[in-house]
Amino acid sequence: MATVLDEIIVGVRADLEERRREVPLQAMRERAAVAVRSSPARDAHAALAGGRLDDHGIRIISEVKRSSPSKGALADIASPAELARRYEAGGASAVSVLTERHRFGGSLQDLDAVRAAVDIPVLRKDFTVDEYMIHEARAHGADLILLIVAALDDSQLAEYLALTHELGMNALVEAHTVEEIERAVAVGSRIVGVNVRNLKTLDVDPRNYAALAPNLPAGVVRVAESGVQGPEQVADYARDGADAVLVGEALVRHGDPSQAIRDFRAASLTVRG
Ligand SMILES: O=C(O)c1ccccc1NCC(=O)[C@H](O)[C@H](O)COP(=O)(O)O
Repeated sequence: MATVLDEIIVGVRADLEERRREVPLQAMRERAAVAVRSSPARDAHAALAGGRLDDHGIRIISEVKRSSPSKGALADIASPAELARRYEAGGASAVSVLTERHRFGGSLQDLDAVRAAVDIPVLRKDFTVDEYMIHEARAHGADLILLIVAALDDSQLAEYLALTHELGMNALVEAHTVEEIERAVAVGSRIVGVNVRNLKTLDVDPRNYAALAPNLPAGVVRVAESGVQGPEQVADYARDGADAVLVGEALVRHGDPSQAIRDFRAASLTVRG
């Protein structure tokens, strides 16, 4: 039976074919090359490993998330740029922008607007299933892209990661099981996310991070993804050794996202000073 992830990927591929008809691969490669020269990628690895923050608090990747397969509409985001500026003002280390349209209501226009609005690195959060999307991400200013291990075979994973690095970007390589972490590490991933949301069933269990984190080797930036409802989960992820946490719903639904980020970081400092 097709899973939610399978269904999302069918839509992603259909949209991709449309865009590829408008701008063929070679033209998109050239656009990415221009972006590499004129506006190099910001160093997301450094930002998530430490960056401009001078404490040991957890780094926050704050997400622009309009809707989701699990919850439907989440927030009416009139200006992704303004939301991203609030994230940055609160101390976020990076902004994640969902660009998938059918299930998340996102777009490449959201990515453009956010990249122009902030100085911190920007993640193009989409379901990367083709080389084209990596050139396209760079052409639209992305500093970081998402590679979901469950959606790729080993040779795709290695090839897409190498291309990402060639274009000066970083990849958040997302795993959900021990085996997926091992596959991520085997291809040389430098930033590995453990998504506590199972993308096949949509179940969310923040305890999965503690269960899987011991399999993340020293030297990779460890990201806990999903399931944050408030400071308690952020403190738990920090206690379990996460360098960074990716937060969507709790921030887009919060009346004061800058303050929410400050509260999350403060909670992480209570458990690791
Ligand atoms: O959010 C979903 O329902 C979802 C369903 C299927 C695939 C991906 C999905 N979300 C992408 C994400 O992983 C989250 O947007 C991100 O980690 C933030 O999660 P949260 O803080 O729980 O909104």
